[in-house]
Amino acid sequence: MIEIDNISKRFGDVVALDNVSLRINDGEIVGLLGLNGAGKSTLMRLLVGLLVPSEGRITVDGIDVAQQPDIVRHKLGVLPDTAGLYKRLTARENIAYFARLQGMDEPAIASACENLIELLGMETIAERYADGFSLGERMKTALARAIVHGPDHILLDEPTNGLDVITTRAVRRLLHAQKAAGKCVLFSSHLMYEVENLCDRVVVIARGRIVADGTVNDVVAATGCASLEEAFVQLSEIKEQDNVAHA
Ligand SMILES: Nc1ncnc2c1ncn2[C@@H]1O[C@H](COP(=O)(O)OP(=O)(O)OP(=O)(O)O)[C@@H](O)[C@H]1O
Repeated sequence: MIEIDNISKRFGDVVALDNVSLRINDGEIVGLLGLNGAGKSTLMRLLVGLLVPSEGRITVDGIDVAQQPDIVRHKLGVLPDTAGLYKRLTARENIAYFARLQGMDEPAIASACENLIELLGMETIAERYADGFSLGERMKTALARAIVHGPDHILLDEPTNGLDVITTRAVRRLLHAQKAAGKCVLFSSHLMYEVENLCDRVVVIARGRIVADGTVNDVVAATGCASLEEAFVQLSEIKEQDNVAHA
């Protein structure tokens, strides 16, 4: 379980997150929606201990991220928003390299690489150098790399961004398998249909605050809108107006 308790993060005068609390249960897929600059990536970076909160506490399976970041990092599979690959390594070597960093032995690495290459349909790029990979090829390799060590929970910043329909479906299958295995899955997205297709719960963040948290149906019904997209726009706009009103 991932628990975020009263987290705030400020960068100088910029309040990126303002008293955010959120719990992600095991076996649950949660989608994080927010306009550009809403605070999604900041929350992801805090979860993996890359940033230190100004206030509040985050725990993963009861372990405090600020106190034991290395243990928490090992528990998490993370697809960051900017996922750089080693261009002089093949896709398979990129995945295996990360597995080695996670302390896996060679037979386990070979088998995990093979499984992920098949699952994500990477057979044609597995032995190619990453230099020159298309966006989708990079994303697939980065995703495989993120979960090669069989992490307890998965955090993904816009995982289907730039992927074609076949690969998107493969990613969905992969995330459902993680959920079925009892893991927390948190992903951020700008794609409403992706959130509707995948998530048990949607969390809308606007100007660093959570403005909605529930099933897609609950969030849409609470706003009286006809679709998640309309609900999302309304929730984000209300928050914008609030900020102007209080300015
Ligand atoms: N290192 C930093 N220094 C200063 N401001 C920052 C820093 N990181 C984030 N911010 C600010 O915090 C706010 C939230 O940014 P964040 O990257 O979390 O948004 P986001 O929801 O991920 O946006 P996007 O959808 O555009 O990726 C923005 O106003 C951003 O400019």
